[in-house]
Amino acid sequence: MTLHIDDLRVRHLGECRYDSPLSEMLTTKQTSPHYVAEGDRVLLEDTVSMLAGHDVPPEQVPSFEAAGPRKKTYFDPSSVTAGIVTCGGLCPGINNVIRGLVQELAVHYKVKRILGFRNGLRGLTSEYRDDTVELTPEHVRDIHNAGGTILGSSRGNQDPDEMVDSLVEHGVDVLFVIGGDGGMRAATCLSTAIEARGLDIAVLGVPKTIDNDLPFTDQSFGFQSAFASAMDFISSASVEAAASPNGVGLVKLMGRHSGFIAAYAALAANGADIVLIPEIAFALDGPDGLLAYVEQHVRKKGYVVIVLAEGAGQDLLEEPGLPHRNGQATDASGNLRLGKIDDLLKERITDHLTAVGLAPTMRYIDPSYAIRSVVANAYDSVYCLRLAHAAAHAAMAGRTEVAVARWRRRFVHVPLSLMTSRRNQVDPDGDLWMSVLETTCQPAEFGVQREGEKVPSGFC
Ligand SMILES: Nc1ncnc2c1ncn2[C@@H]1O[C@H](COP(=O)(O)OP(=O)(O)O)[C@@H](O)[C@H]1O
Ligand SMILES: O=P(O)(O)OC[C@H]1O[C@](O)(COP(=O)(O)O)[C@@H](O)[C@@H]1O
Ligand SMILES: [Mg+2]
Repeated sequence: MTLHIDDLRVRHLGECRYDSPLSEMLTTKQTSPHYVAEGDRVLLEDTVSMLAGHDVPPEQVPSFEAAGPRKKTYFDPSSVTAGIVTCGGLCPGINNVIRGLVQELAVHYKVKRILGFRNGLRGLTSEYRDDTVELTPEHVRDIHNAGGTILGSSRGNQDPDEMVDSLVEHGVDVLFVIGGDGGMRAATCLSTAIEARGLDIAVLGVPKTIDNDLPFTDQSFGFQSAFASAMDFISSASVEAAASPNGVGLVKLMGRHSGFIAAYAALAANGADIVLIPEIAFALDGPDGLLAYVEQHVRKKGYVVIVLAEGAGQDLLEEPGLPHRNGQATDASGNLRLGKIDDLLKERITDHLTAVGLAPTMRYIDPSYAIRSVVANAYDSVYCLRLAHAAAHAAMAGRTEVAVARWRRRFVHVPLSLMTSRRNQVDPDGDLWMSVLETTCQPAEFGVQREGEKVPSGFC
């Protein structure tokens, strides 16, 4: 999809007329390698050849509005009521974002009131809208020391108009939605309903997901803490497998449609022999299939370590009658429920190795929620705080229907329409997957040929 600069334009509620309390800090600021001045823009693409592909003047090359404080604000801060809601699956750092928002809004902008809606978007429905919590700097002082979200979260669909009624009832001027792809879609629906009613409410997204599947952000917050935690489970599986006769260490990690956690955790642990992700299909049988490769590994090395993203190999479960199949059921938010690829692999690997006289010792680990409930690490803590600052500035400047993100190390405003326009996935032709192949030495694919290509039989 080719993007035009207009696709990257951000909606403004109106002219900024109030002096920002941060304006003094900005008087001498200019764009430098370490700062993007107000009005300057951050390029979408970053190679010479990609830039050369645009036959337009520099100001028309696709670029994002830079995030950061403005000299003037749209809202009069002293009259602002802000709302915060956290939705979807947990992710390390959510509390850090809440804390950063509250501190920035209360301490610098001195906003009138900050309300937390509880238990996700459900907290904005008529039934629960009065169950809010008043957020103050004192209240959030220590919340970054805990994982999860102090506001609670949920999945499930809500009526946008009913949610807008809640915002109106509480007099909310700016709403911060900390959520994943679902949350960003919900924020878009809310913003559309707000606009349809001619209301003056800004909706800001702070993209949250351990899957790192949201586009136009270098990495989502909490992802690094989550894969660091996953790394420890891979190391445990390696130790167990290496110490067992014909050991098979199998670690299943979260990652519905994107294999970033599996790829990064495997690179970090640097002990995996095979990484399986949703983006790359694999065959089990045949001379180039996964089972033959596992056998080869166990014969040569005595054990094998496999990192499996939960969304990998879903096509293998499509055969009717397979017990591991989960049908096409969805969760309350409409996310597809995945089939149990881990069960299929355990069974087929055990059967295969047993049949060739290498009866395995299966060491299976499913860390599941353990990797996403951890406290944010130091890097994510800084990242969350800076995203929160950027979101607060964007809101006060009257930006709406927009998410804050870090793009090529600069903080930018990304229209929600773009945030929900595609899914970020591991590119089989990109350098991340190349690093995985270099590290594991696994073949580029297991028995599944791309059109016109010969599948290489192994890397090392
Ligand atoms: N397509 C959609 N349109 C409107 N709201 C949505 C949509 N998908 C999800 N939501 C809402 O967003 C919330 C969070 O979505 P979910 O998929 O559970 O988590 P995440 O935001 O982490 O992806 C849910 O409460 C759901 O109601
Ligand atoms: O919390 P649930 O409903 O069990 O969902 C688990 C899923 O949530 C995730 O952690 C991602 O969730 P989000 O889309 O909410 O960020 C996936 O990795 C995992 O498949
Ligand atoms: Mg999601």
